[in-house]
Amino acid sequence: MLSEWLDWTLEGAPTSHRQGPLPSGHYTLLAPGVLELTPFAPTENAQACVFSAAIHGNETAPVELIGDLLARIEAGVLPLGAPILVILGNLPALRAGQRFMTTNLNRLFQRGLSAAGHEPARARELMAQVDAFYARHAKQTPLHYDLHTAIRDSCYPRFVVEPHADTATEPRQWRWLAAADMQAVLHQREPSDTFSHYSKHYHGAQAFTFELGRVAPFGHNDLASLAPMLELLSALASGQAPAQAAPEQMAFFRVAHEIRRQAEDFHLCFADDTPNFTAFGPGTLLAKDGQQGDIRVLETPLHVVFPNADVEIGARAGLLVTSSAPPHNDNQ
Ligand SMILES: O=C(O)CCC(=O)N[C@@H](CCC(=O)O)C(=O)O
Ligand SMILES: [Zn+2]
Repeated sequence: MLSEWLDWTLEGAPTSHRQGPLPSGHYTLLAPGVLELTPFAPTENAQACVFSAAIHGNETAPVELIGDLLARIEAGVLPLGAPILVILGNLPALRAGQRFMTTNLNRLFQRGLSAAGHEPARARELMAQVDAFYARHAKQTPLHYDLHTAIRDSCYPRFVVEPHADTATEPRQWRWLAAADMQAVLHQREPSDTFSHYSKHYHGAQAFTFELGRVAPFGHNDLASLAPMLELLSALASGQAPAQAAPEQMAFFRVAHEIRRQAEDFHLCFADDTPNFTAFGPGTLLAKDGQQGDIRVLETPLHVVFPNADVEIGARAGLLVTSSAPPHNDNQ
């Protein structure tokens, strides 16, 4: 049944099975693309876990990864020990195999959002689902892993974005991420309206945006490289302590500047296939914008992440980031 849920969701088929049993709990279909898994009994270490994918519809590897996780739980190979909210974000875009239909869903997660249209309506629905899930499981620590893949290659193919919010990231998260074979961490210094920021800002969740390789169609993803990530999701789903590794094996970066597109006449001045985290030296011309003029690297070298000239006017067209020290290691 759970393994079919992904196919039904992709096909848009109505389902009469709104609730059903699992070997170690039960599932509830809360809305299209929103599934809750409830264990018979949460373990002592269980966290209230939100695992989201397809916030961008062409990012299929995370959907396949979640499919593997659900299959393990359904087969009884993995005992469920924590409440899990599984979300497939942008269903029409997932069916169409494109990033979004009208506007980027991952820029809309703000309370009081009043815009009309498919993506704003879905953002409101997903925020309400997350609010209700964390309220139902207030005894458990909130956690949200929002799973993506990147548009281009990367010097670090698997990395996380740590959203900016008052809640501090628990030191153990770095050890879990290192064991899950994440290769880099990018620390945001400004609030954003992404889904992971929403859970961190409004719910104090331990939250990250994961970039798990490069965008590819279903069946063309390198899931072998995501096996350690599947182990992390599995440990959290079973309410057990995840594997740990030294955070120092990851590269740490922080955002220094954002490139914003401010004019129709905007283009990036480096090759389209430039990988994420490529470094550019002082003085390098990065972009030309009809309003802002030339955008150059100033005095210190910067690495470019998520460059994308094809964004709406006013939107982020890239991040300029600098290397930073790993967080202090302690044993929390
Ligand atoms: O590869 C790209 O240019 C975009 C990949 C992607 O969708 N990234 C997320 C990051 C969200 C964040 O900054 O936390 C996004 O742009 O929404
Ligand atoms: Zn994405």
